[in-house]
Amino acid sequence: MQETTIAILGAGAWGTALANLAAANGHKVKLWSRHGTETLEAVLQDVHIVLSAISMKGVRDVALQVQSCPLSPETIFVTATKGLEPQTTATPTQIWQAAFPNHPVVVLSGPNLSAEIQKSLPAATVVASNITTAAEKVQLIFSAPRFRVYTNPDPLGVELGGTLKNVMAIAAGVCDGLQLGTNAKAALVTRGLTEMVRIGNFLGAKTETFYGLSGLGDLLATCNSPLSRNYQVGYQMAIGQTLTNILANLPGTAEGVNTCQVLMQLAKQQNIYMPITEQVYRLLQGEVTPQQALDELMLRDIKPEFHFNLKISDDGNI
Ligand SMILES: NC(=O)C1=CN([C@@H]2O[C@H](COP(=O)(O)OP(=O)(O)OC[C@H]3O[C@@H](n4cnc5c(N)ncnc54)[C@H](OP(=O)(O)O)[C@@H]3O)[C@@H](O)[C@H]2O)C=CC1
Ligand SMILES: O=C(CO)COP(=O)(O)O
Repeated sequence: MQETTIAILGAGAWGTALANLAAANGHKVKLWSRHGTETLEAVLQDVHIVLSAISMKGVRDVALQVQSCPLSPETIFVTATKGLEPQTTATPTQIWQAAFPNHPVVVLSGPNLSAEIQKSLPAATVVASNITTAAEKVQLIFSAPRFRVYTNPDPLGVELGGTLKNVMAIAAGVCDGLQLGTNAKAALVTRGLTEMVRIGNFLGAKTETFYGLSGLGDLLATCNSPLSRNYQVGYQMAIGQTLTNILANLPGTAEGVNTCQVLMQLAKQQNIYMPITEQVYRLLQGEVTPQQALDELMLRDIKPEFHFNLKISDDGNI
């Protein structure tokens, strides 16, 4: 295909892996870091694609900086961040789209542990946008013999799958750290998916999207891999480390820590039942021990597996 010039914002683990994938496909890649020597304006000159792999805490700030740089009206934005903004609960796509209302925005999300992709191990991902042609363009740019890229028409669902599973990955790390066994892990991941669908539906995402690569796929990857930073947070808390200590030594960002706070705020405001998220939140806040969080989950009222009520009733049950 024709060479495309791509600016990748954020030279962390994921930005670097994506830069390598695009460069290996013969595209011109300009990787920007706030600590680098090149200005953002210079990096953005004559680019066709702007891909953000900035961690959530920096997205709005970087989007504002990009706004002051000249860009072609054809430029496509791609976001690979998995998080929610605390003040607004906005997703990264919502931030980029509000900053650039006339440009297509594409979400890239899937079971993509960057260390495996850097080793060229096979992986698949999803690109999703309201503008199908933009998603297809990004699909072509990143598709490779060891990186299979699917399109999807539900960008919100794709984005939320990657974001919500980070909280479940913390819980899965706790499960493994406490050596609770395979049955417990299967129950946790399955009920975690139910919880992701519940909040995702409330926010406007489609149920079926959560059963795809960006939902179930990413849930399986991060809940089962010590490479996941979110999993590591849970695992290390379960073996007695403090959160402060874990985060100080973690290589890179564990978005689930902040995402969990945003979700709890939303769950309380909107009365949405999120028992696993609530226990992860209480654990991260130091309100319960890992063992107490487990007991709280196991000792809840018994109930049918499936129900269609999203809200907590007056007596606290659903
Ligand atoms: N690593 C992975 O396997 C995957 C990660 N992701 C997601 O991608 C995002 C980035 O993850 P990852 O690369 O691993 O994280 P890292 O911590 O390795 O990198 C984060 C990047 O964001 C940059 N950044 C943070 N705040 C700002 C700011 N205010 N202004 C400018 N740059 C900023 C950092 O710059 P600096 O170095 O200068 O601080 C760094 O380049 C996360 O949302 C993560 O969930 C998605 C899929 C896979
Ligand atoms: O999102 C990821 C893999 O898809 C990376 O997971 P962590 O952020 O937990 O390392």
